[in-house]
Amino acid sequence: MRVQQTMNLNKDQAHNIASVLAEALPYIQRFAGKTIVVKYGGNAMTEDTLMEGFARDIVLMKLVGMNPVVVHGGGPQIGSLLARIGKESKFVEGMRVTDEETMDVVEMVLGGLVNKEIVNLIHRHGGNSVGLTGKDGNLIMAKKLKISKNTPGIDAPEIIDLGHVGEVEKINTGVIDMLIQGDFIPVIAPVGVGKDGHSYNINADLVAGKVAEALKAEKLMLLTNTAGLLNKQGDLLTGLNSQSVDALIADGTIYGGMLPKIQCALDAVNNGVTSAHIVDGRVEHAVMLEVFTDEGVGTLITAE
Ligand SMILES: Nc1ncnc2c1ncn2[C@@H]1O[C@H](COP(=O)(O)OP(=O)(O)O)[C@@H](O)[C@H]1O
Ligand SMILES: CC(=O)N[C@@H](CCC(=O)OP(=O)(O)O)C(=O)O
Repeated sequence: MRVQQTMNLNKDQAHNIASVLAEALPYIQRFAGKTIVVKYGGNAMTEDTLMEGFARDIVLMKLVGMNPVVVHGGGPQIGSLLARIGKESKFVEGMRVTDEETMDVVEMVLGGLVNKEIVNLIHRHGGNSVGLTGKDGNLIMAKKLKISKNTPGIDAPEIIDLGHVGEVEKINTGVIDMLIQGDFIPVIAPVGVGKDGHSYNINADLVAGKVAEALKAEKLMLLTNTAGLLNKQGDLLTGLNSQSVDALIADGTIYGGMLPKIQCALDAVNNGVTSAHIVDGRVEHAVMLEVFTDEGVGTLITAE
């Protein structure tokens, strides 16, 4: 026998906690058994508390019956290792120019350090996770990315050679399906493999979008380091589709790393994913707030 401690909450606090929990119920019911692809950007991995919160949110989603699939980035982490070996990072419209030496660093940092750190965190919070790069099970088949002046948002005179930068040719979902069936949370590093076995560095947003399409996911969530898509005055925009995005690219509101992000979100919703969300990864428990609450956070993108 033990004495029950009384809860040290006043009536209002108790009511607030109860209503937040009750608000989650319809979302748990709606998304049960559904796949939710979460892209975890390197800029949202900067603080330990944020990373812990992220891992807890993913574990909670799995526990209540959703199928979270994590695709991660690691741009800043690649940049700091490159700096340590005296190599400068160079980007063209949000894509890292990747020579052979840089490709080795990309593969080591993404597939080794960052991937295993996320897998480990999920385990520490009670989940079961397996980390993969696109080479495992030929998960991400890739080919060399060619960008030219005809690419939306690119103001280049000729075709630009980004080296070992790839684009997704095909996602082989077999290995992901197997992991989901085995109740594991897949954690995917955006390194693709060509038909000839060569490695390709692929922007993590683009991989997340293609993974979401291939899995016919319910939601694609892109965690980053801004409140969402902002206009030139810094206001948060939401409820976007192809037309509104085209105008924002043309007038320079969307540039740099936001270009691949918004492009892949649009592709995903135009190819069967119900909704895409650009979410502020600097907010603690951003994933949980987006999935389980009425307000959500960030920018919502849907098909027209
Ligand atoms: N319209 C916009 N709204 C918000 N951020 C934008 C916009 N256009 C460009 N950006 C830039 O895109 C960045 C996010 O992309 P990126 O740095 O690649 O993030 P991540 O590493 O999370 O993928 C923002 O930090 C901001 O500098
Ligand atoms: C081609 C290309 O740019 N690849 C990215 C892959 C990592 C990534 O996308 O990381 P974030 O999501 O943290 O930006 C890079 O080398 O930085």
